Amino acid sequence: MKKINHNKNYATKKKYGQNFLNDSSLSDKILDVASINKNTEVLEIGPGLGFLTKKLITNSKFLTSFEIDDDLIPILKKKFGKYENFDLVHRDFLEVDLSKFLENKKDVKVVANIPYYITSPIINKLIEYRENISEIYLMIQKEVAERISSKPHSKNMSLLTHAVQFYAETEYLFTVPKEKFDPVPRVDSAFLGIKILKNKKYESQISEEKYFKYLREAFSNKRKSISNNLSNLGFSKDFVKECLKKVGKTELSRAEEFSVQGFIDFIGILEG
Ligand SMILES: C[S@@+](CC[C@H](N)C(=O)[O-])C[C@H]1O[C@@H](n2cnc3c(N)ncnc32)[C@H](O)[C@@H]1O
Repeated sequence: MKKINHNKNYATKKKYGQNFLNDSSLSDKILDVASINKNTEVLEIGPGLGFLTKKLITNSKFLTSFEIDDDLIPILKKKFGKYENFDLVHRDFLEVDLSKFLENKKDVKVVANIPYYITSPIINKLIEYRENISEIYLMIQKEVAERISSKPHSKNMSLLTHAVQFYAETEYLFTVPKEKFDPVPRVDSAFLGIKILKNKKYESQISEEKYFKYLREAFSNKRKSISNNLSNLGFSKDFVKECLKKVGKTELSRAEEFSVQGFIDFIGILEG
């Protein structure tokens, strides 16, 4: 246990990524951009001291919150135990079998200020449940939000960008300065929206396995061109250069120039 959060007289734990929001105007803004209403079923990861929890309970149909920290459970139970549309799950979110909570549910939304040390595993896990979850709204580290929501040609385009944009539309919603957290972290944050694509827009065109096999190689060395990187898959550089021209790229094109659709088209040309 490290620093004391003087407002709440609670000793925050760094190991659980505990930086609690302290500006109450933010909770309204978050509920507003996530369009939460009385018909919405919501999941929250890491309620902490309940900064978002009360508003989520009173404005949604049902809230399920997952909290790992033993010390927070009695506090949360005391504050919110009386609400019938609230389920507090005392578990490590990454270990939980989510299907139990999402069975027969559609269009569930996730709204959370998550522990940043497990941002990618949390997003990957939520995307796995895309049949049941339609929208994901997360407070995360600003640079990671920029990366996930970046557009082709940006230096921020990465494997992670594709790992999310293959399944979802992403939107950088707003920046949150580090002073809005207690204790104050080293980095600024941002609120990110992830909307699962309808009708499996890209998954219907190509298998995940094939897409990510090519993508991993394309990004294997960011300083090298695609024609260099794809030689690992047995393609000659000249052949890859020809294919690049066919999709309107140049010989020196790099992986970060591609959108998801552009990369699917490129794989189609490569495979003939
Ligand atoms: C950044 S704090 C956010 C707290 C609160 N939502 C807020 O905005 O003030 C992250 C929360 O996630 C919890 N947490 C950390 N790792 C977790 C895990 N693996 N599963 C569930 N909760 C976790 C922490 O204990 C903490 O309450």
